[in-house]
Amino acid sequence: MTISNQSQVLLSANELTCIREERILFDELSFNINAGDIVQIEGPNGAGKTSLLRIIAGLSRPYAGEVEYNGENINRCRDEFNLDLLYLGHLAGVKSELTAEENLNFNLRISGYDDFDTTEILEKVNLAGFEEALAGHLSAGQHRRTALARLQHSNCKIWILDEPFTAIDKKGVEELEQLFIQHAQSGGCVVLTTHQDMGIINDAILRKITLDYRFV
Ligand SMILES: Nc1ncnc2c1ncn2[C@@H]1O[C@H](COP(=O)(O)OP(=O)(O)OP(=O)(O)O)[C@@H](O)[C@H]1O
Repeated sequence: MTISNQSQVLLSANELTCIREERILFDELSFNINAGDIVQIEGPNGAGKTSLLRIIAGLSRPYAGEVEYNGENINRCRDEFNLDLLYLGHLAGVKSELTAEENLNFNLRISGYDDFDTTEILEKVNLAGFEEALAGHLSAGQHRRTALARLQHSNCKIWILDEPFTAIDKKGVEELEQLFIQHAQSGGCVVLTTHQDMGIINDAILRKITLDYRFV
């Protein structure tokens, strides 16, 4: 099965180079992300996966090269790009001193949504009964689910997710994989890193971009 629609390029990485300290993490790296793509950035610890995700999300600048959204440099269409981007990093914007519900409410509102049902969304991510629990008192997996709940109510086409499966149980991983497939099938794209094997998103569906650094 392939769900990639090659006709619509959403994101283009053009000859990206990233240097950290004395190391070239990647050099003149180019690829397109199309509507319908699920792309895994893979490589060993320290290879530059997070660095690449942050660059294509416009959160840090490459040493050289550029990222385009719908054919335009992301720095020249930042407002439009940010409206279409959902980025979840390692820390994932969950505040320990807020409850699960308050976190979700806050994160959806700052993303511009005002019509949603937090109880229903939290139930979907298996947090029913934990709405009023402080995020700082949740388990690692429940904390991560609080962050990932945002994916249940998103109009953004581009999902960039750094290690979304961390601390998530097997059933939760499968549910997330289904959600990613649904998102891709409806014209979005998912770019993610994970050190974990996926069960449902198999090689026929997944595109991989492999990073392997070398010293300058
Ligand atoms: N802002 C920074 N300044 C200096 N070095 C950095 C910076 N960000 C990342 N690095 C270095 O760049 C390298 C790549 O880091 P990155 O987090 O991108 O790797 P990764 O492939 O995501 O690793 P992991 O699998 O462990 O999460 C690391 O050696 C890291 O120390």
